[in-house]
Amino acid sequence: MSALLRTEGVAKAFTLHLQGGTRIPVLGGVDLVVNPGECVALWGPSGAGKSTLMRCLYGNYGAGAGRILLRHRGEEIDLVTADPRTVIEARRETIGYVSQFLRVIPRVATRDIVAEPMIARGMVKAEALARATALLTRLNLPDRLHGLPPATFSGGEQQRVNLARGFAPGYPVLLLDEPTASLDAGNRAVVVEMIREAKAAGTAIVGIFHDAEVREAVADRLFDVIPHQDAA
Ligand SMILES: Nc1ncnc2c1ncn2[C@@H]1O[C@H](COP(=O)(O)OP(=O)(O)OP(=O)(O)O)[C@@H](O)[C@H]1O
Repeated sequence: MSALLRTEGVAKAFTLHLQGGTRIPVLGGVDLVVNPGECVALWGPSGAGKSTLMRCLYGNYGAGAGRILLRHRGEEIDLVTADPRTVIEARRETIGYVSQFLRVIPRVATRDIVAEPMIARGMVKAEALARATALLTRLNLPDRLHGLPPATFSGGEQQRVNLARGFAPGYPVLLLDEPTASLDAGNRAVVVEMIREAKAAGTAIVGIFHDAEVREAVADRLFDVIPHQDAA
């Protein structure tokens, strides 16, 4: 089976320029492999570097060393060295990221926020809006909110908008950063179901799940994120 996402020797350190250039090594020697249909849960104590690794996997943080290999358009690209245009294209077509908090786009209605990545991938607008509405409804977001911008929504409502936007396009690779952190039990169960369906459809998933019940329900294995002193 060929991996959809894998890393080789990924390392990451932060340099605090405002603190006299203090260097904080976080990750070192990270070798992660994620196959189609598999959900890997990042594991490790608070501060180990789980969120940092997620951000490296999406290309938000540049890795200091190593390779992040994503299967995109039938071949592996290295997100560490890929040019920005290729990274943008990979994010449009291949890899999705559901962060904990919605980055609110002012004045744009919720259903348009959810439909936007599907339209960017070529789906006709009416179909994308219909799918957006169906997903928001499945996630129990009341109809009356679908036409409003989510700036004033509660934390749990915003998280569900984020989840709908991330799951809607059906990316082959999905990164989930605490996808149920702000949700009640009913909505957690919906998200567990959505993750299972995505896996059954062949999606490779990497997640941070602090909720043990959710983690046990969806993760095929744990990947230890170990704080590393030799991080680049
Ligand atoms: N932008 C940054 N600049 C400097 N240091 C950072 C930055 N982001 C994270 N760190 C440091 O990197 C380390 C790892 O943080 P990270 O958020 O990745 O941990 P985590 O395993 O996700 O923790 P938690 O489970 O508490 O969310 C921490 O010591 C943190 O202070």
